[in-house]
Amino acid sequence: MNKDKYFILDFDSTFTKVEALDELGEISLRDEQNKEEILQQIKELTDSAMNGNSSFSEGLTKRLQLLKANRKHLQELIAILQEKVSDSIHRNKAFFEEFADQVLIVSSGFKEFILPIVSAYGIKEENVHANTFEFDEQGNIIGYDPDNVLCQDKGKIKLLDQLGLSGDVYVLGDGYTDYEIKEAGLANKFYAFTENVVRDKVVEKAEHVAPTLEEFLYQNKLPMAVSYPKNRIKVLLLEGIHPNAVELFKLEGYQIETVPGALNEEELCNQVKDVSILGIRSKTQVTAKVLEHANRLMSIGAFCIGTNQIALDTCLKAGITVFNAPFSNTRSVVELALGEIIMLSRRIFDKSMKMHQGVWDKSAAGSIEVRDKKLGIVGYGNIGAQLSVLAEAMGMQVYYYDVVEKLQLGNARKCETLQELLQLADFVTLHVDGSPSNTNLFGKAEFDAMKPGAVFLNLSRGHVVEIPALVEALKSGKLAGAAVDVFPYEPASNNEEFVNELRGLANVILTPHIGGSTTEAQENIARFVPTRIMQYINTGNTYQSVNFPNIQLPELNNAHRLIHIHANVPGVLANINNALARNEVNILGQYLKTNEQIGYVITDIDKAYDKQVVSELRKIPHTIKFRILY
Ligand SMILES: NC(=O)c1ccc[n+]([C@@H]2O[C@H](COP(=O)([O-])OP(=O)(O)OC[C@H]3O[C@@H](n4cnc5c(N)ncnc54)[C@H](O)[C@@H]3O)[C@@H](O)[C@H]2O)c1
Ligand SMILES: O=C(O)CC[C@@H](O)C(=O)O
Repeated sequence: MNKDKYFILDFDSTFTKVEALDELGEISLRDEQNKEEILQQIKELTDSAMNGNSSFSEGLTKRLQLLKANRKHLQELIAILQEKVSDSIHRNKAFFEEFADQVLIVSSGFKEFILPIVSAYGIKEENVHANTFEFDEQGNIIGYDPDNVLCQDKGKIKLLDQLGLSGDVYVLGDGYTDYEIKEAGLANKFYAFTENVVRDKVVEKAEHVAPTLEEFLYQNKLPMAVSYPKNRIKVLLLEGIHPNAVELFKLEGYQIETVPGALNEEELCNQVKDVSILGIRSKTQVTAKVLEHANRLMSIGAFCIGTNQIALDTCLKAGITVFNAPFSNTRSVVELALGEIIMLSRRIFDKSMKMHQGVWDKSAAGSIEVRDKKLGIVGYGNIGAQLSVLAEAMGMQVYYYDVVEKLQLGNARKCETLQELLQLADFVTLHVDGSPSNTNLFGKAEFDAMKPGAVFLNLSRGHVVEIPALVEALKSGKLAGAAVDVFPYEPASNNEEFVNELRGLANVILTPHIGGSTTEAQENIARFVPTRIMQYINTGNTYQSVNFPNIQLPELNNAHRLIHIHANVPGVLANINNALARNEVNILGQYLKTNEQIGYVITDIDKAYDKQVVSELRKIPHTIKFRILY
């Protein structure tokens, strides 16, 4: 490391999350009646000075007068500040210790509270430049040392001038006075630090913005506590994903962009560039072409159950993990299906429409109870099986058909063939997955095989049913009614018209793919999917991934984790281990899982190793992706 580099940090709202004088006011004005008013005045004075809108020295004098603080308040203030050190500063204590000779605190705050905080991070007393209080005999703070340049306007510039540092100077701070050091030609670079507060005027002027200390360290190739700055991870969330998901990603420190509707292929090709995490629901098609443009994509979150809209195989070959929410909205779909079964058997929608038009049609014609009727469930998975239990509770006889062997719940009876189910069911409801092999699973032959007057429901996927055949079965009177929630083509957003031959048919309930659209389901999904993705990013865990070999990894403990994704061809694991052996790297744990296409190897190693091994591991033939976590 070049000894002639100096790192100048501001204290208030940079080293700590807060402005210390605001905190001091909370303590010293505790018993004042108009405390809130005075604190507001202090805050306004601070903001005005930090934004470069008023004289710093005048503001400081006024703030101290308003504070009415005493020496005895300082201990309490220090205890508060110790808890409020900025998160990224706290994480990177080792940096301050290692570069103790080159880190300077330059602040217009006061040494009395700054020193105890920063010295705990190894920062040297002689490198702390700040004001000092003046006290009266009772210990009241009555002012500050007027000879200290830091209490004056342009004080930081004057101090830097006095210090005459010979070498490169980097300034990190949130305030205008920090920027002014660079403006005055006394620093090589100024980084606007925005982890705690974003001052637009400062950010506009800054050539560099550091949302965390790690961003500053990363840009300057300095050692840091994490393997990659989280603020560099871009998340693109489409289709109105629930705001709780946005919050979770924000808390993690990621950059987030949200789009209310779906994007078409071309739009997504443009938007996916530099995105690390893509969040979608059922409408966005993540095609092979989109993935070609996804230069940094690590993970896709399907904020729903279905993943048929994603080119899963291409994702796998590109080392992109895909996660979904397999259970979070299942209950909502089941409740909607149950409600529709009853509504259809009483022709409620037709009757309600007529009532809205002023027609009173009191009649029992075409209305039946569901009790004792036969419900045929096609696809006895998470949704089908739950529906089975609730439908039985309503007194229905449940039959199901599935392509794989499934546990029969309650008194449900298994059908050996789809034909068998179609011939006996009064209600047929589809809950199969949306794999391409299920395209047109239901067409003319299947509707012909159903009982006359039966009712049909599809809440699975649109392409599973041939709509013209369904229309024909309804128009001919073969079917008494239908409920359809999913369509071969669905509008990309709420602004597009829904065009479909099912429109206008009697006793047909049409819903805009809302089977899983309840508050509960969307909140569950918004927690489930981000949690899986963040675990993958932070630990390499692929548990519950849709396409990757599933590995549940232990927490990373005092080790570095090498994550290697490669094409599943012979010899890659041997090459990895040979590289580690050649470089005398001590392996603490190794986990491997493969599927037909890829191998996923995680190796935990001792923290001390020659970085040469990293470039060797990256170069191993058939490597798809490689990263290190710590
Ligand atoms: N309408 C909505 O808003 C909404 C919400 C959630 C899920 N879904 C869709 O509902 C469907 C079911 O979801 P799930 O969570 O129960 O899925 P799941 O994977 O748990 O169950 C699907 C079941 O269908 C079976 N299956 C597949 N093909 C079949 C076939 N040809 N014949 C018979 N059985 C077959 C599978 O073996 C499996 O048991 C999916 O298509 C999903 O995308 C829709
Ligand atoms: O919310 C969605 O867009 C899709 C809901 C549903 O079809 C699913 O697959 O979970």
